[in-house]
Amino acid sequence: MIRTRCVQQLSALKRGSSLGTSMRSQNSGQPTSNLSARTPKRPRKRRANFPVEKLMEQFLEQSAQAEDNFYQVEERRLQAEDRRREMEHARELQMLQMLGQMFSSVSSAAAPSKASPPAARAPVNSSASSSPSCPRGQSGQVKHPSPRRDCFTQQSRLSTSAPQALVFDRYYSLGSTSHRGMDDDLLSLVKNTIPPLTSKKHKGQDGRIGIIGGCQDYTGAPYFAAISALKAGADLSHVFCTKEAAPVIKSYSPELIVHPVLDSPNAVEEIEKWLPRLHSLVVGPGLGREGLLLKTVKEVIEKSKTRDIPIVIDADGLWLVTQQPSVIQGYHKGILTPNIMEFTRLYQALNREPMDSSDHQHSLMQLSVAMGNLTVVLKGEQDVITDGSKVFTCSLEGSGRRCGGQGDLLSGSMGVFAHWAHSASAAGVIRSVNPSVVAAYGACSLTRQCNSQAFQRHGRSTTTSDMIQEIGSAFKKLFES
Ligand SMILES: NC(=O)C1=CN([C@@H]2O[C@H](COP(=O)(O)OP(=O)(O)OC[C@H]3O[C@@H](n4cnc5c(N)ncnc54)[C@H](O)[C@@H]3O)[C@@H](O)[C@H]2O)[C@@H](O)CC1
Ligand SMILES: Nc1ncnc2c1ncn2[C@@H]1O[C@H](COP(=O)(O)OP(=O)(O)OP(=O)(O)O)[C@@H](O)[C@H]1O
Repeated sequence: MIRTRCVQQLSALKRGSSLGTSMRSQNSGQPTSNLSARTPKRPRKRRANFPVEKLMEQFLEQSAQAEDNFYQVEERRLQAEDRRREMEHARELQMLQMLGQMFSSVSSAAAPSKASPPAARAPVNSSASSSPSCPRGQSGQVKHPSPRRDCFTQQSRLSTSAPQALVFDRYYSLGSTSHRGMDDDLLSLVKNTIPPLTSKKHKGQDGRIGIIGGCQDYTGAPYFAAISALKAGADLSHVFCTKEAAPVIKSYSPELIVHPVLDSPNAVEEIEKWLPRLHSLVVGPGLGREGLLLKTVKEVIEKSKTRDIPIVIDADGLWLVTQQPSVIQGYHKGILTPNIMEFTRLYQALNREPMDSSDHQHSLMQLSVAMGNLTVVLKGEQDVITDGSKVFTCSLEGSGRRCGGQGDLLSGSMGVFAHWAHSASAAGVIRSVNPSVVAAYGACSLTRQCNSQAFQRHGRSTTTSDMIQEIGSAFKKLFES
């Protein structure tokens, strides 16, 4: 702005100097002696040394410098403001946990004759086996250094050392017989990770999600994933797609931020620029299998891992993993979401033997362990989730309707849940279960609930767009009632 103002001043000055010239020429009818008597002549030499243009140039340079300084100071101020707000948010979260604990202890003291709650914190697994192949942390995660030290991590250190910072035990009843025991436990954990809606937050704090996918053939899939992330509660949703796919995806929704960079010669740098601003990535919806795109995506995954960003890999992203498992192997914030076809390919690539199709849960555990205890979700009649040590199933009733794009709703919303779950875990809100598993369970429940609700309205003609329309009310029913 300053620069624009300077340019305006410069042209005004220039106009002024030419105006002076024209005035002089208008006055040229006056006797020359008269004119020179009123305006003392400057020595010619001095004028040649300091032409107006040179002075202006200096002036502009100084202004540009001042402008740069101003922006640097402003940026530092905004960063400090961001940090302050995030600290405030983390403090609020901790207060809420403490309040919750106080309420639960008051209510259990007030009603001793009621059916007793589970003796200890009920284990939320349906079956368990330890994984010898992988060093594990307290919450069952592979340990990785975290280069990012945000306020949540600081909060986590506080919480873990404070005696009162216990897991927030809440039990919710959905009033349905199909949700008991394990489902209730996991649902309550999912609820605990959902950030409260408060007026104190600024845009972006509840999630900035990046979707990597979208090419000439597939524009629907990245759109479904990105809009689902927004509707599940992310503040901002970015799509990184090819140049050709971008206008199409933009035209579906003005709410998405679309970057036509995936097939540009410097695609990795273009995407990398955005990584510091993203909370999680969903890789694969509508990506296609073109070699150059997959190479770019591989590099972006590598860069994201060094930033400790949760990464959900779906669809053609899984094709990449099948070719090069090491790209995500052992990354504790990675989640794979294969359908049965994708799962079979992955299993065979990793285990080099045919899969035992009579025992999917066992095969899934084997795959997860082979992938370094990565969280894997096998989608189907039941969604089966494992991190190689425990197996969970989500069998919330959906419907008999299968339409293309349901998996994109799942992966897009999982991107948001993954950000929330890992933030909550860092803040000490969830401890007993791997946050990736909690995120996976949240997204599976939401997808199935959307499918059920959309089917009640539209029956056989249900499409993914109809399911997306249901995200708001399904979310409320599952997690906010
Ligand atoms: N509107 C869109 O743009 C959509 C694009 N999609 C994208 O399409 C690309 C390819 O995905 P595909 O799933 O077709 O590729 P796959 O190679 O995984 O699937 C190939 C074949 O497997 C079949 N199949 C899928 N699920 C199965 C199951 N559970 N049991 C038996 N057979 C099964 C499919 O019908 C298909 O014929 C991905 O990038 C994906 O994201 C899909 O997400 C659907 C919607
Ligand atoms: N047989 C089923 N019964 C009930 N729900 C199912 C069934 N199959 C899939 N789903 C639901 O749909 C979700 C997506 O699974 P799906 O198999 O459609 O994925 P996908 O093939 O990858 O999808 P996409 O069409 O987006 O590529 C699952 O997580 C589950 O919630």
